[in-house]
Amino acid sequence: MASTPASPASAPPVSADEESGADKIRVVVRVRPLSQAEQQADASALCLKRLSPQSLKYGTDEENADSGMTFTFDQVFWSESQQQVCDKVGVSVVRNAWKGLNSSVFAYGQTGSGKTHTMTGQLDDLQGEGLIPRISRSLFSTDAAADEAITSFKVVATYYEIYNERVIDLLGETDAASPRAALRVREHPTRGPFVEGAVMREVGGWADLAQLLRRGNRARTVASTKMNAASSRSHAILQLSFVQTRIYGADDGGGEFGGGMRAVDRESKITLVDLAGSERADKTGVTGDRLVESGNINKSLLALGSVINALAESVTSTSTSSVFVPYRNSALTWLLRESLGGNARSVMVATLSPSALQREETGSTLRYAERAKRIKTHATVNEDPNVAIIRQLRAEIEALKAALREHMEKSSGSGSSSGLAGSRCAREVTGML
Ligand SMILES: Nc1ncnc2c1ncn2[C@@H]1O[C@H](COP(=O)(O)OP(=O)(O)OP(=O)(O)O)[C@@H](O)[C@H]1O
Repeated sequence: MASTPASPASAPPVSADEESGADKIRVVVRVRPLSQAEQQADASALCLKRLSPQSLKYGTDEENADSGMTFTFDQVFWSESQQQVCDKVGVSVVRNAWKGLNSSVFAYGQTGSGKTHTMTGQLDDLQGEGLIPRISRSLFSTDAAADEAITSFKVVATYYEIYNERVIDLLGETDAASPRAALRVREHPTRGPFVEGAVMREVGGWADLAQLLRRGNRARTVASTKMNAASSRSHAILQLSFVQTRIYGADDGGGEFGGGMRAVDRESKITLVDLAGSERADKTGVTGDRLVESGNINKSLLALGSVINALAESVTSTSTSSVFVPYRNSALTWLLRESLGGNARSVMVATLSPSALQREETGSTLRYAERAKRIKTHATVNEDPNVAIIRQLRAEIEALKAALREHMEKSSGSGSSSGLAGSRCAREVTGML
């Protein structure tokens, strides 16, 4: 069932033709407060210092955070609230969705650095809500009525995890007796990689989606390690397919479609990713199954790193032969192909601990994020191409009409007979248009 636009939040943008084009991945970093364990170990020893809202210093010296390297990003969050992070990261995702552009946000960082806090946060506490709840609420409460071309929209959710390189549906029915079956990743000729057989649920509002997320999160593989009492052992990918039906044309038989109205779907995908954290087994103290998970987490993050390196290299490469991007080396990179280097506008949130105890891991996340800054994507409005052409022609007609009107006004102002003839002619032409 399609949702009718709900109470207003902000008006959706109307024109989207000019929105397609090349974009760099936006990279922001979020530094969490020291954990209790880090404070107990040594409250004063930090490896990071914020220099400005866009830059920070990573101290290579054990004692001195003022020495070391400066990193610059689109945004450095230090003590900002969930709301402030959403204002800078989530609002553009909703705006892009209305424009028919795909968007992705993915959180990357070592275990315990704040990825789940940033992406999901607390589902039962308004202030503590992370990006997923805030983006979803905003999507449903945008004042679509402000754009009279939009008649309805619907949201369809899929939610799955990649655990030990297997893709598991988090919305599928679970049966305690049998393990959850792994799904296959397939390639759609126009839409790109997708998870075959994943449950797709249409949601009518945030309450519906929250219920699905709670269920999915209960099914997600989480375990306690020395580094994080509730450590995500899998990569979780929530995908919201947002379809707006727009009406073009006029009901008086005129309009840009040469008679009658036409309903057109504009679809955008919002991909929200909470990656599992990179970790060192000696620090997390994991053994047995957890150690196998740890190996797989690190392997897929390594594959992600290789993709990021290749994409960054392809931007700066002067060679005529194109750089090979190893998307297919892991399920994670294959599924994130569009978000990483394809049809999407993407934001990477690199989460960091400021503690000197995590110096090495924090440095490695910063280097990862630094490379990601170079990646380019190409977002295009996902709409029937004929509609785009018609809209372009319509804009040209509007420009011609305006030029004729201006000419008519000038001619009638001058009072000349040729001007009157000209304005009569212009009126006729305008009528024809
Ligand atoms: N910005 C923050 N402000 C306050 N607390 C935070 C912040 N970021 C993280 N935390 C707290 O730190 C702990 C670890 O965070 P979280 O579980 O989000 O880490 P993670 O990166 O998802 O870890 P893992 O990879 O092991 O799943 C949690 O108790 C969380 O509430």
